Amino acid sequence: MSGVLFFASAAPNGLFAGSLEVATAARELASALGLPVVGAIIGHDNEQLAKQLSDSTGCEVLFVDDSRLDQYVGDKYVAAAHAVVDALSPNVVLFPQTSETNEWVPRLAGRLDAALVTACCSLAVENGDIVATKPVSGGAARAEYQLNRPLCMFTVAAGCYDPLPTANASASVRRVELPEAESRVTVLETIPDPVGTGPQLKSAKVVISGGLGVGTRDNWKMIDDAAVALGAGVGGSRAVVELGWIPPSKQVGFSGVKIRPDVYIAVGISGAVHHLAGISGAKTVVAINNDAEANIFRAARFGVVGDVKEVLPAFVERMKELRSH
Ligand SMILES: Cc1cc2nc3c(=O)[nH]c(=O)nc-3n(C[C@H](O)[C@H](O)[C@H](O)COP(=O)(O)OP(=O)(O)OC[C@H]3O[C@@H](n4cnc5c(N)ncnc54)[C@H](O)[C@@H]3O)c2cc1C
Repeated sequence: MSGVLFFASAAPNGLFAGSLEVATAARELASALGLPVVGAIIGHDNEQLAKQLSDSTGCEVLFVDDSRLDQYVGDKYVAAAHAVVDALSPNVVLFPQTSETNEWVPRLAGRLDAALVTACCSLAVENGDIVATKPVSGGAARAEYQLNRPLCMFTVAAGCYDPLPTANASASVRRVELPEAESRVTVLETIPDPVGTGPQLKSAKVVISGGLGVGTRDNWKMIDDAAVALGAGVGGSRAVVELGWIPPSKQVGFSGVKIRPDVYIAVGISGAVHHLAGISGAKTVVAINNDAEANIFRAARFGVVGDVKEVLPAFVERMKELRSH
């Protein structure tokens, strides 16, 4: 095959949301290049997921299903993806950008002598060449890359493409065997993400995020309580992640998660360019900050200048009242 291959990822309850965003990027690229598009997924007990991916995208899907892939280990994912690429011989391969693909995709690219651009926010075709765009210099500038190898790979940052609309046109799924995969890594223990009860940050329609302006770790309860009252996902700035108030998986921004909720409520967040890079796709931004000059107000449609401790509880009460009518 000469074509575009995209890899999907699994999440605890099905497909990782970014999988269908990458499918959109792959479909657009394949159509601009006049090439076919095929999907792939790696894991264990994932034949149903492969079928789901095929039903959603209408693409043929290759899957590697092996008990040795039950727990994530980079070496084994490299071996599995290598087997899929060998089975197809694509000229372009796309992956969702996740903490796992950040680890194993560069190793796969090295092994296959492929050119790779990570964390792309758009892929276009100009005069027959693929041009990948990504933020650089902490999000202050955008760089364009044109690759010069027969095999080109890209990881696609979350939130940059809309998920591919469901095709309802199932194609075939095909199993690829995992070859012998030596690994120097043994998983001793898996520690689940400690903050995981509310809506997931990436898929929540409403997200409330706190920054240093929340004041103390104890005050963070205000954010959690507001999230429960509003049915919102919880996020935060890098500053509060560094203080250990929330886990790194909840960091919103350039080096954290990029999200596209309907409503993003930024509480005590200054609106640094690195933070705003994570919410450029949010439909409506609401900001609470005691500094009227804070940069977050430039990105906000609604803003309240005031102390978090006074404004947030009143805001939540009012939201509850409005919702009860
Ligand atoms: C390469 C790089 C990558 C980065 N990636 C990220 C990223 O992914 N995500 C991210 O968030 N940051 C990132 N940063 C850090 C970023 O530049 C900022 O330092 C960070 O976002 C600031 O966090 P903050 O808004 O919580 O804190 P601050 O900038 O300190 O802002 C706190 C805000 O709270 C307000 N405030 C204070 N007290 C109150 C009160 N009582 N009531 C109401 N408001 C109050 C203040 O007016 C201020 O605006 C990155 C930096 C670099 C260099």
